[in-house]
Amino acid sequence: MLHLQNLTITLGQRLIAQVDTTVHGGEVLTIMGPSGSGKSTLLAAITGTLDPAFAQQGRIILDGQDITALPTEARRIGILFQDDLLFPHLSVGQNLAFGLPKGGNRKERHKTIETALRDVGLQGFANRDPATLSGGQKARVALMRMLLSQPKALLLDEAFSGLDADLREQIRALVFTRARVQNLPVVMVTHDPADAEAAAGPVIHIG
Ligand SMILES: Nc1ncnc2c1ncn2[C@@H]1O[C@H](COP(=O)(O)OP(=O)(O)OP(=O)(O)O)[C@@H](O)[C@H]1O
Repeated sequence: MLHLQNLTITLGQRLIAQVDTTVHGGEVLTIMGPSGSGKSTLLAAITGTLDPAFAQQGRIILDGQDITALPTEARRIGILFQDDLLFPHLSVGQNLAFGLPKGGNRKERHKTIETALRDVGLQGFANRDPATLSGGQKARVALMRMLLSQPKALLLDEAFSGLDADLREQIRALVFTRARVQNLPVVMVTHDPADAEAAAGPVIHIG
């Protein structure tokens, strides 16, 4: 469960964003608002990557832990962006290995990667060069790389915008299903009302 407790972001005297809400595991909170209204800034506050030009108040509680002051890497929050880039000089399998927590036995890591690929219909893709993948295949690898890092919450920043309509629907359904199965709270920033409709959760309009 992700609790945004009166989370308020300001820039000088200007109020950029303010939310006070709880997102339950498997639930998708949609954030909509015009360009420049502070949606990405709000996500940055949640991941701990807020530009120091902004000031932040309020608390972020994830699974009962106050993570407001924790550094990004300790927050256990996964984020997917539009056109999430895979490392071009690494194979698909090496890209996925990047998501895995460090350490562990090599064989186990290999098996985890194979399972992740199979889960999204990409069995046998481990040695492929990312440049040879379609947009939908890249999106699935980026999603699995993020999930392998075992996040406790998932943020989506226009994550489906670069995909055409059919693919968008497919990847969106995959992300929401994985979030439900893993009981992850999701915060989704989007301009597309169809994303909000598919999320079937609460919607906050900012700006
Ligand atoms: N580093 C910064 N320093 C000062 N102002 C900034 C900085 N980053 C963003 N802003 C301003 O903060 C406001 C919110 O920007 P933000 O990127 O969060 O909007 P957004 O809702 O995500 O927009 P879009 O839908 O276009 O992505 C904007 O007015 C922007 O110009």
